[in-house]
Amino acid sequence: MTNWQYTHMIRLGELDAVEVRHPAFIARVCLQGAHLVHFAPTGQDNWLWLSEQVQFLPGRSIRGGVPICWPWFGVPEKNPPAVRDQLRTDAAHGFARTALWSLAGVAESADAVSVRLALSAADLQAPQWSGEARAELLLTFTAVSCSLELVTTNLGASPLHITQALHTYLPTPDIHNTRVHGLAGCRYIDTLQEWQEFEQRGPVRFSGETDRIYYSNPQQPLGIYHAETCAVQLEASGSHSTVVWNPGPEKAQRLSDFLPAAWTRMLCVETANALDDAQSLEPGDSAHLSLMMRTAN
Ligand SMILES: O=P(O)(O)OC[C@H]1O[C@H](O)[C@H](O)[C@@H](O)[C@@H]1O
Repeated sequence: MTNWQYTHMIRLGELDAVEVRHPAFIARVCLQGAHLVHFAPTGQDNWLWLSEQVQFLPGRSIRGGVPICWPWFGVPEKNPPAVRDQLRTDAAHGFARTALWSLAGVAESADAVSVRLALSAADLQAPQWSGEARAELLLTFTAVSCSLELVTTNLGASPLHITQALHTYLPTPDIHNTRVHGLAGCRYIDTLQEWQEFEQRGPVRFSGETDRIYYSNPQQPLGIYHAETCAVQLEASGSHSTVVWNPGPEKAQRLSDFLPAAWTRMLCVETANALDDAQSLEPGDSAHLSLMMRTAN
């Protein structure tokens, strides 16, 4: 199984992780949470933001990278009734991000490496959730891109209802000069304004705490701009909702594993199925949620 040229296991703090050291790129994924914490083409910085205060501890969500929010996104009480009815907890963002996933496969070529991680049905006997499902995450790395595909299969005998997100943390030199392009004209729910609905005009800008769920169009890639330069493009599929989040200065003080000033250096743009975009799966059916990240040039 370990006869790979570029891929090997490492320890990050107290967690096991898969490291891919390819001549053209490097990537690191923790088995806990199937959590991608580092991706960079050779010579580049990490495309993902990782907190200066990150801790790699069993049972603790990692602050940064791409947490997998599954099989529900956000707080249960704000989920659609069909999702909420499956939950016996107040905890946000599901249990997949702190569960131990297993390494299900690695495929290497001269140009790309793919890593497949699985959360088995046995691991999913979670007392707080009544669903029966399998989750698989396929990560694919190349010299110019990084993609994640989360596949959920309903293993139960009745319909399964999920919300979910690839909760991507991105770095920025200065949040005040950061823009998210590609959401103009989209409706969004502003969770900081009593969950009322608004329509986005122009690019998304940040001046403090921001926590919104956009009804986005997967045909329209999102561009993360630092001043006039597009740093990275995000292409979604299987998703009609995007969460845009920055904690701002006050919430930053209360967040775990987060320096108070770090809110100026990061943002989250989360490829999601949230609110009305919840997914319902008949027995045996699968849902695919994907994110492709590339640099703009
Ligand atoms: O602190 P966490 O549980 O990781 O959540 C971090 C953030 O995740 C999402 O983006 C939510 O929209 C925010 O309301 C939440 O604060």
